[in-house]
Amino acid sequence: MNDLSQFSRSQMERFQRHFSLDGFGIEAQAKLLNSRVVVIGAGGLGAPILTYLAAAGVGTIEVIDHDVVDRSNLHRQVIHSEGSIGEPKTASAAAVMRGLHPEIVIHEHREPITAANALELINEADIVVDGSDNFTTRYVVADACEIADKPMVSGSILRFAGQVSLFWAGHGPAYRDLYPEAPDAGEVPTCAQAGVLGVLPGVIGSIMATETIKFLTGIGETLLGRVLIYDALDASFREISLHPDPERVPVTSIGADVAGLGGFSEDAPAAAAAPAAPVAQAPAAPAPDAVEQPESEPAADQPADVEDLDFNPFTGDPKLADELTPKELRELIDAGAIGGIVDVREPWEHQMGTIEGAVNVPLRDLWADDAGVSGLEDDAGRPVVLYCKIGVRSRQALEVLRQRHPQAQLRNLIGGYELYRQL
Ligand SMILES: Nc1ncnc2c1ncn2[C@@H]1O[C@H](COP(=O)(O)OP(=O)(O)OP(=O)(O)O)[C@@H](O)[C@H]1O
Repeated sequence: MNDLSQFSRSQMERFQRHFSLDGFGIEAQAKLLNSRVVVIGAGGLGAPILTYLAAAGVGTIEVIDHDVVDRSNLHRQVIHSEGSIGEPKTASAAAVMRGLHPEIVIHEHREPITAANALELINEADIVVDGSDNFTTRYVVADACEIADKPMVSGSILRFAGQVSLFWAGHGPAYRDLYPEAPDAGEVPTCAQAGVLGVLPGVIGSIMATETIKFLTGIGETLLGRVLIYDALDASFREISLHPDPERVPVTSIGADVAGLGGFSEDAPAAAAAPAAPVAQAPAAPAPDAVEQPESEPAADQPADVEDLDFNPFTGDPKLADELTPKELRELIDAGAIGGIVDVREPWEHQMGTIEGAVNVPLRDLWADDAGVSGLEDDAGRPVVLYCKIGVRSRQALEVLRQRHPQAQLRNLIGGYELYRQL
């Protein structure tokens, strides 16, 4: 399809660099022009998503957001500006998008997407892009996409890190294959509570826009089946692969209807019920880590047998002499025979659930200073047990501490908290 006739004169000028881009050209540009994208949220992530999709030439954009622009939004929501404070975000964003591509068709929805309207709102979409900031919305959108067989680009950010992926049930993993259940309200801090580096949504939102364009035009390899994680502090990208969970009951077959989307009732508007920010949500079963975990930890394919374990089910490594099973740890705790328990995960992981009595000394802090690690000088020679999510970071912590405190009785919890909580 190399027909330029569908482009106006100004569009031919506007998209010149795409026309001349090898592997993109007129054909991909025409696909964009004939596409309809639903974007949820015109905030931090929505700003680059909407800006770049509009500028790239997506023909129709449906933007959903019930909020108005606040000055505190402006350090990251760069589609808005001082002059749009108090305006609906959809209107402020639409004005910028029209400035970038006057022939774009924009449908503004100045309302939250909820269980009650989600299926209708995404019905016509070629792809849905979720730039919202709360779990309620994420699960509503994810379930609606699964029911309606829509691909969904999802991103999340918190503090200095973010992650992004493409989900598409039936064609690859769905959102619930990564995060089966939403965490309880308050379990994960919001960006408002924990803060977020202003430029971070620019990075993650731009990748979300890129993935959307790739999906719509068919170029390249999308992130379907992969979660890309970016850590701004050490300027690293890493990815984890993700597969559909064969054990998961699809949303479509549990009879989820409009009222049941997201596991929330129809009268609980997503925004009003918003419990927390995105990023690091607690998977209900062993699953790839979310953002902010510094080292790569492979996901377990099968739930482990916690009672009788001579290997780490997540890494396949055999149990070492200085490692404890969750059961052995529990027995030591019950017998009062523990010198200290140290959780070397990130504070947000610690907040989402921890072993009773554990102190939190994140691995990255422990490298510099292990003063917070209690029990290293235990007179009775009781062990200090280290744990993380699945036992990889805590193994590193143990090696570091062993160098510095050769006399300490150090033990690593095999399978980490993921296994312990299955006891
Ligand atoms: N259910 C929903 N439907 C539509 N838009 C939503 C929904 N939930 C959240 N949003 C929007 O997603 C955007 C997320 O933006 P962002 O994460 O930057 O946070 P914010 O709410 O603007 O800022 P802050 O949390 O600092 O007040 C917001 O504009 C918010 O209104």
